[in-house]
Amino acid sequence: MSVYTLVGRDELAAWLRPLAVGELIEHAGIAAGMQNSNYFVTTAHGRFVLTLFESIAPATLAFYLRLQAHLADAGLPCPHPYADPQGNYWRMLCGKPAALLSCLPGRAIEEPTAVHCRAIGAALARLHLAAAGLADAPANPCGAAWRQAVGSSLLAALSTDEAALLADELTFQSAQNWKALPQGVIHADLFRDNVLWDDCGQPSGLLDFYFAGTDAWLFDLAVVANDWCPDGEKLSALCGGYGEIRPLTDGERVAWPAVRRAAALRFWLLRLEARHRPRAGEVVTVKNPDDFRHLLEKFRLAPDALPG
Ligand SMILES: Nc1ncnc2c1ncn2[C@@H]1O[C@H](COP(=O)(O)OP(=O)(O)OP(=O)(O)O)[C@@H](O)[C@H]1O
Ligand SMILES: N[C@@H](CCO)C(=O)O
Repeated sequence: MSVYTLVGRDELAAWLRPLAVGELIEHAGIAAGMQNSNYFVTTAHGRFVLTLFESIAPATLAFYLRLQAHLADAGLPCPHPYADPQGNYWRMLCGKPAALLSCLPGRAIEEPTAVHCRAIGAALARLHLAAAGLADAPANPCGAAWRQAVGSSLLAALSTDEAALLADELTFQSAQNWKALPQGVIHADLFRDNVLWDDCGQPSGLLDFYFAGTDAWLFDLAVVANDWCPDGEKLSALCGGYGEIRPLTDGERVAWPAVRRAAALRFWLLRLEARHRPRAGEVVTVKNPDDFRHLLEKFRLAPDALPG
């Protein structure tokens, strides 16, 4: 669980008033997440999610909220932010930018089947196509430049073996060129814990857009593959579901092994950063970086082909 900022009842009640969502009944910190402080908020009108953004620049935040509104309006199961009478999706609360979003139904699934993987592949491709028309999308904040900068800065904190692996991977990745790959807005963090499912086996919530930005669509597919697909059957289902909505190109097939490595590297680095440079908070979740180091080592030894 991560709650970095504690929100008092009176200040929340005052903050909610311009949104006209009814009187506050209760609010409780959410037992998941790493990046932001999240609360379930119950009012006389229903249940909502309050997010306090711990380290996102206001311009970027405005994009993230606009993106979710755009995708929800396009029919994707994304949270919709609530606007105040001036049309603002976020305002300051307890010294942090904060937004109220619709609370989506369903629950996360830790052990997805191939059927779930096919459905999430299709949802990811729909997300890519629906977000393609959005103006002024920023670059992926954790793209190639971020991986090089954060990777280099962590080298001194690692064991000799880990530092050698990281240095070699950074060199390999710096020689890759993704310019010819189809690009657009990507979610960049569509892990199993960021998807809710309904009782019919369909995604009912695509959550946590706070790493989104423009990058190769294939990178997003690799992020999902690395978290959702421990075996070939699930990977085939994921890529099949994706490809039915947006067929993959020959160039993407060639690039896949290196892009999959980049996706493993990205989350190895994120978790190493959380371990070596922890942020102060009321309750903070730190996930194990070794999962992604092992995945990266596996892909370096045995590059896998894109199924289909
Ligand atoms: N709109 C929503 N509807 C229902 N549940 C939600 C919603 N938003 C967040 N949640 C719940 O809160 C949890 C944490 O939210 P989220 O993943 O956005 O937090 P975060 O700190 O940004 O997380 P992460 O570490 O994945 O970046 C989710 O896993 C989900 O259980
Ligand atoms: N999905 C990421 C957390 C990013 O919020 C991880 O599992 O490391």
